[in-house]
Amino acid sequence: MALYTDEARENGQQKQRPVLHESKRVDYGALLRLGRELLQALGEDPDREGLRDTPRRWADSWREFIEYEPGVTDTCFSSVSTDQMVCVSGLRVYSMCEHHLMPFWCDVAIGYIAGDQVLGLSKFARIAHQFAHQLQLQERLGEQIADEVSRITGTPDVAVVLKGEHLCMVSRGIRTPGIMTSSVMRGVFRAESETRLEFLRLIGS
Ligand SMILES: Nc1nc2c(ncn2[C@@H]2O[C@H](COP(=O)(O)OP(=O)(O)OP(=O)(O)O)[C@@H](O)[C@H]2O)c(=O)[nH]1
Ligand SMILES: [Zn+2]
Repeated sequence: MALYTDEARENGQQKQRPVLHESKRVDYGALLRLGRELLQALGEDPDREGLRDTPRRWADSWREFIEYEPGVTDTCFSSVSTDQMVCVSGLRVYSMCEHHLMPFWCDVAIGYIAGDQVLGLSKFARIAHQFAHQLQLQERLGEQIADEVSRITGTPDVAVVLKGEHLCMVSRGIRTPGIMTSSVMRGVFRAESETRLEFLRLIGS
């Protein structure tokens, strides 16, 4: 994925939309068949009124989830002043637990120390959605967001905190509501407790 900077824009370069990777495509025909089989396995008649379109809706919702396109995630601008801590918080994303294939939501907070390039504000949410739209673990989601922000901005100083609620714990199994908090602290956020505390204060954690 090419870095799109304001310098590139001045030079008249076009934004390149990331191409959907082959592994992100679902087998839609197989999903339709499975949707029908799932209804049968549940003891239902897939041809009864009310269920007739359900395999199609189910296949559509998996396709929408897996084939999510984040759009351009790497627009950067020359920074007016370096060394600022930038935090973006309250980004609500929906993902799917890879153990139970049940949804979980996360409120994501991202911080980084800006170098000579700052990342466009909306790109943090695009990056968070990009990695949420796959079968996931909350801890891996945080690591992947941190990796991507670090790669695009070129800074090792990145922090990501996620607060999530997992339906697999709330609606089945132990059936207990609870919030899981996970955090990734890299660079100065790991090395300096003052910087870490400033970040946690700024995101209201
Ligand atoms: N650490 C972590 N655990 C998760 C996440 N999503 C689901 N889990 C847990 O994955 C575990 C799977 O445990 P198993 O014992 O294999 O499955 P199970 O019998 O369905 O377990 P219960 O959910 O306890 O009924 C459960 O404890 C889930 O709560 C996640 O994002 N991170
Ligand atoms: Zn689960």
